[in-house]
Amino acid sequence: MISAYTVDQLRSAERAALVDDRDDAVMRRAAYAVAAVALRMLPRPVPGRRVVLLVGPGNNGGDALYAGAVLRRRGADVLAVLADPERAHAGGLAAFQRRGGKLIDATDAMTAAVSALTRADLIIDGLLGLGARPPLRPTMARLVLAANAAPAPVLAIDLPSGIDPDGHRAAEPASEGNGATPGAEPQSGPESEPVAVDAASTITFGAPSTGLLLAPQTGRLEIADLGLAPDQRVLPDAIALDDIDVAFHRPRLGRDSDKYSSGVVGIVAGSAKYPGAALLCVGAAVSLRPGLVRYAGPQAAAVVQRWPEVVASDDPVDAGRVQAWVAGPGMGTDGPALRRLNVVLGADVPVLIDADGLTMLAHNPALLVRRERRSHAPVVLTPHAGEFARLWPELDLGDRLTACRAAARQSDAVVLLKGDRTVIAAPDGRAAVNLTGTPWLASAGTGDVLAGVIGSLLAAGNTPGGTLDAFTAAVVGAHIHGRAGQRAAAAGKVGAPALWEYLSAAG
Ligand SMILES: NC(=O)C1=CN([C@@H]2O[C@H](COP(=O)(O)OP(=O)(O)OC[C@H]3O[C@@H](n4cnc5c(N)ncnc54)[C@H](OP(=O)(O)O)[C@@H]3O)[C@@H](O)[C@H]2O)[C@@H](O)CC1
Ligand SMILES: [K+]
Repeated sequence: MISAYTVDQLRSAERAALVDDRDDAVMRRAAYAVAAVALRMLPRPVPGRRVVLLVGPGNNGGDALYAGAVLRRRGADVLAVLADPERAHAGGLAAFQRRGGKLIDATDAMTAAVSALTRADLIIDGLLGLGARPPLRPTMARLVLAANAAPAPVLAIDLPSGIDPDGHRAAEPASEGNGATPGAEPQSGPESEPVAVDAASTITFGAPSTGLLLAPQTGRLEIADLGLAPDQRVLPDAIALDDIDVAFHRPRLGRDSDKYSSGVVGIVAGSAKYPGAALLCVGAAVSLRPGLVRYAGPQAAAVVQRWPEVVASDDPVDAGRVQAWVAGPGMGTDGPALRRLNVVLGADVPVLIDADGLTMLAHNPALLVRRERRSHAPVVLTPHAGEFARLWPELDLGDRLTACRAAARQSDAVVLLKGDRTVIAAPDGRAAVNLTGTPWLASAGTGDVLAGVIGSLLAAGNTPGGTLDAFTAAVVGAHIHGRAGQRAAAAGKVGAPALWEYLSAAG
């Protein structure tokens, strides 16, 4: 599990570790870790390869310069582009120059800096670290645009420069840019460039800041343990799971399990208008191999034809016992749909509401209030940004994690806000970021699949031996769904049904 912290939390842990940091010892260790990743990223042979360091005014620039000195020793041709020469880290600069590193002052040689970036084999971003307060000022913004436009991969130190370390504001995705030409004067004014380095990899020290998990610009995340992470008494601001955590949490069928010890999930999805949503959601639930899937809705015949093992009925009232309900995908918002939603919300088991179910909740906020009176079992809400805005119009989606946390608290539900980096928050303040997102999952029907996946996990968590709480089920489900999407993308598959085959193995 990756634990991410606020800048304040990281700074206080670092202060404790740095009391005795003479001769930049910690910074040199950080720089070795940076150089090790850089050496992995550089084409072979290393001697003569062109590395460009982007060097800012703080210790992040110091890390870059010391790393540059190590790379010089391995024979790389290293050029440091200084964004703020007067304030470049003195110790790092001396070490770099002793090894024969070359310097460019970006404030008066921008054209040379841009042309060096264009020819680089690897770019190392040491402009800003934990001290960053975006948006970037013009010189840095111009360098970042040039680095993003260059063919070489970028290795970001501590974080991609331009992102908000605490994750409260998003930088422009590189693909959208802002139409600016690399190296040209940014057009929207000196203090307003919401651009960020688009890193192939980011190496951070001890533990990442929350913004690093939230920013799609982070790329592959590497964590070098320099003894700087907050100790275990400090509650992380957010967490992210990796494949090993997910394998650990994933429910397994016991040898003598009956259906109720593996989890029975009920699905209310699909309608005459959207029959596919029923199949997508049920197919996903089945792929996770719960004890049993029950379907309750107007597509019962089609569902059973495709999955004879599913027990289907027309209405949740007649469905039989379940250990978790999913309601919403493609179910419509008419009278019968509202009645089915009401039945599900009345059940004393965990309930996941998605899609049309969320639309009905937005129109009838009293439904959730009534649920609280009827059951203490958890509710999971899985909106995309549009649905989120309809449910909580007062919350600012520019700060996704804070908004998601507030929504979870207000609604006393686990809220999963879909996106490139899906965020999940629990009413008790726990929060997570999913790192397995892929643009492949932006296609139609993938949300129906996610609902089925999490529904199965909720049911498994509500078995006598179940250990998954609703928050963890949502986090694990998002991870499994993302991995399946990545595998479907890698295999060149098209369409949400392709996810089924990868779900049983993913993550
Ligand atoms: N501490 C440790 O344990 C270790 C720390 N390590 C490293 O140190 C890094 C933290 O270093 P740091 O504190 O010097 O901050 P950092 O981000 O390099 O520079 C801040 C400067 O940037 C400037 N600036 C801010 N926003 C800006 C903007 N939008 N546009 C332009 N400029 C902007 C701001 O300038 P000002 O606003 O003051 O003019 C300020 O002076 C950390 O991330 C890690 O890499 C490692 O060595 C391992 C050990
Ligand atoms: K950086």
